[in-house]
Amino acid sequence: MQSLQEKASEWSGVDSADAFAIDNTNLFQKLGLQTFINLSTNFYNRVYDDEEEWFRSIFVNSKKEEAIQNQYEFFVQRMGGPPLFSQRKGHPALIGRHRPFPVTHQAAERWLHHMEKAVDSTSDIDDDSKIKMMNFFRHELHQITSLPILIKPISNSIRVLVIYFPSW
Ligand code: HEM
Repeated sequence: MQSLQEKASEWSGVDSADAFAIDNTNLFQKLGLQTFINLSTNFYNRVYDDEEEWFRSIFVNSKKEEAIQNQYEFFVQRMGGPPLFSQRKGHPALIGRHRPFPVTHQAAERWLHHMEKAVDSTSDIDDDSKIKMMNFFRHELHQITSLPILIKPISNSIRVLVIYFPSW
């Protein structure tokens, strides 16, 4: 049986070697804290101003400043910097933390679209770092979004069993 990581590689089109190329260079040391803050600020400015109401509404219960901090602290820690996110919030456990949200493939495309624009508009992110980051995001995204797809058929089958065999 395929691991979640292998599935993410298959669906995202990013193989694990490219997705984890972020581990071959210390992007935190290369780019610095302020670049990560700027990246997440650019990203969430776009998200909160998105003309697509369905996407904007996914973030309606989160304060923009907190969302920015949550995100850049995770990126910093994942890309070679101090474990800012875990010190404040514990294990990233991104799949579990995204469970309340509709992380559909459509949402994933929109997320990626804003992130690509945010990376492009953040000065100091060179082309090589951009490629590494985008591969990581794309792969991570499919890991987050693939779980409901794996679970849904199982939960649907259980529902069918319960409907047809209520006393079971
Ligand atoms: C379908 C795509 C995605 C959607 C719709 C989505 C949505 C959300 C929402 C609504 C939040 C809560 C905002 C907050 O209060 O911090 C969140 C948090 C977060 N997301 Fe995503 N996300 C997506 C993909 C990703 C990806 C690809 C990553 C990492 C590469 C990521 C990393 C995070 C992190 C680190 C947090 C903060 C979690 C916390 O502090 O509890 N997200 N996301």
